[in-house]
Amino acid sequence: MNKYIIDKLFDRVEKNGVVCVGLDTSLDYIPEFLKEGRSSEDAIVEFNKRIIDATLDVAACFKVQIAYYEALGIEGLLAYKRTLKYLREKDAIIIADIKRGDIAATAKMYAKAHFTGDFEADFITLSPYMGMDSIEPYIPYVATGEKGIFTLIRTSNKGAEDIEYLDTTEHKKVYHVVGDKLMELGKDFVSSCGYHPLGGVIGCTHIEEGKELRKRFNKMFFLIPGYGAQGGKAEDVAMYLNNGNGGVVNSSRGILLAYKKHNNEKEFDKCARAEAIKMRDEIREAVRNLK
Ligand SMILES: O=C(O)c1cc(=O)[nH]c(=O)n1[C@@H]1O[C@H](COP(=O)(O)O)[C@@H](O)[C@H]1O
Repeated sequence: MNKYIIDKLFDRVEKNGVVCVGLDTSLDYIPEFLKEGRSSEDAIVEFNKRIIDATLDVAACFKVQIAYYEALGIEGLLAYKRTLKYLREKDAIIIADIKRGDIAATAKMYAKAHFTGDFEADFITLSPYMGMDSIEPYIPYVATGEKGIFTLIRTSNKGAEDIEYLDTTEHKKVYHVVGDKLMELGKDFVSSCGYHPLGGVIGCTHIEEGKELRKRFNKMFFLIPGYGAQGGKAEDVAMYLNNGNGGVVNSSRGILLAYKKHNNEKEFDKCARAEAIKMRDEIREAVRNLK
């Protein structure tokens, strides 16, 4: 059986738990003392490095949301590049949250931009709404075994209902159609761990469908956002997992801003670690209670 990057993520979840630390690093999340005497680029990199060091052994992976970096122009993109480089040096698994969704030659360029070079990541997020030919240009990278994707299926936001929830003529919702097509595309890449590297983004904020989705997309690895700041709880998340694996659960603001709850900006990194451990353990407990 082939080995794909998804095995590495699966093993990391077995070892460290399901937490995906979201590096959605906004300048105003960074404590003042860290910004003093540093450029914005250096302050972001320093903040991220300290969060990474504090959570590396309790996180399955890190999701870097490119919008926060792009918003600062070249300086932000340099911070993005340096953050990815640091993660790579630490052998951390990187999900670049870029949500691209163009076709053909353009998609090939996005694939090159985010699977090689300065912005190289292990996984990227994709939007499927231009159709499967907006996903296919990434497949040659997936086939090497080294790269994977997470495609938006049923997202965590309220507006998910506007399009993803529409019924199709087959009496399936749009997100079922997207998920089924990805399962079809993924069947050639099922890896030793039982999942394929064509993952799906499934928010944990519409819990009534948790069990059904887990069963229907049984070989799909989930990226599960919506925990914490958006209201998702451990007992909700547990339903989207298979015995505590088969997915990673993202929390960005919940972890990065944990220090605000404790009024302890000097130890923002320790607070982030404590929050990640609490999240990991609460999800483990919820998985046990589900059995
Ligand atoms: O693709 C995503 O990661 C994503 C999909 C989704 O359905 N909902 C969602 O919140 N996200 C991302 O997950 C992160 C959530 O951040 P927090 O709400 O601060 O934990 C952000 O980077 C969002 O862009």
